[in-house]
Amino acid sequence: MTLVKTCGMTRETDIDAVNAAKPDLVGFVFAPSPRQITPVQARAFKRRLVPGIQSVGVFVNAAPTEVAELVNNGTVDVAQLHGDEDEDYIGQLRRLLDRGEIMQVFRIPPDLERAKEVLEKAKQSLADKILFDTGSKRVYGGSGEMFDWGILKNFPRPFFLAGGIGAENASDAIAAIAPHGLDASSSLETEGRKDPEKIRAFVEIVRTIDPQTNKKKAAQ
Ligand SMILES: O=C(O)c1ccccc1NCC(=O)[C@H](O)[C@H](O)COP(=O)(O)O
Repeated sequence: MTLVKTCGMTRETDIDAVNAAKPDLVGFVFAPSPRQITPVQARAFKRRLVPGIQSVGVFVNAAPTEVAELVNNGTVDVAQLHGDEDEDYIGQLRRLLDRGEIMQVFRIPPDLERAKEVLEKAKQSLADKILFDTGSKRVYGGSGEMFDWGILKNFPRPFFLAGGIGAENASDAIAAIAPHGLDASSSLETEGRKDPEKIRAFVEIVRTIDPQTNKKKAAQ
């Protein structure tokens, strides 16, 4: 089964929408962004989440102590490192954590040779989970821009895929490269705010994919 992550919750009503749609993970952005929230907001959102949905904190080059505090106090279950964090950083963070997991993000540049170098690093990552996103010139993440997923075909470890993913292309992505999980943010918004109907449609479409064939389940 492909896991579903919806990212960039900023309001209590967004939490109500994910509680209804039931993705596997939801993301809280702590990095500078129009979607940035405070630790106090995130704590309240985490309390409002129904059991079974994991919370993911999105960080860009934050101090490891800051990340560890939010994991260790239960605000987030997974620390998503979306900046330039390297293996030393991951080692430091790991030593500070009493619980939780680390997800390292690899941003895929348009240049094929450089993209292959990034994939080599991703294979060696010491993180528990890895995520591939578009290497945008504008922002670290949440760009809504796609990259050419073909490069990930037969990648030798499970990965999450992000970058312009939504209800319209989720089935194609699963059929093409069978990611362990899909992650979406921009496509789930209307006028910069999360849209409950778009969240529902995205989660539903991923759930209709047959895990055996990676194709849409036949109608009953
Ligand atoms: O969402 C942001 O504004 C953001 C800012 C800085 C780092 C990461 C950020 N978002 C992470 C995500 O939402 C997802 O992991 C991913 O980038 C999805 O983006 P999208 O292409 O918008 O679906």
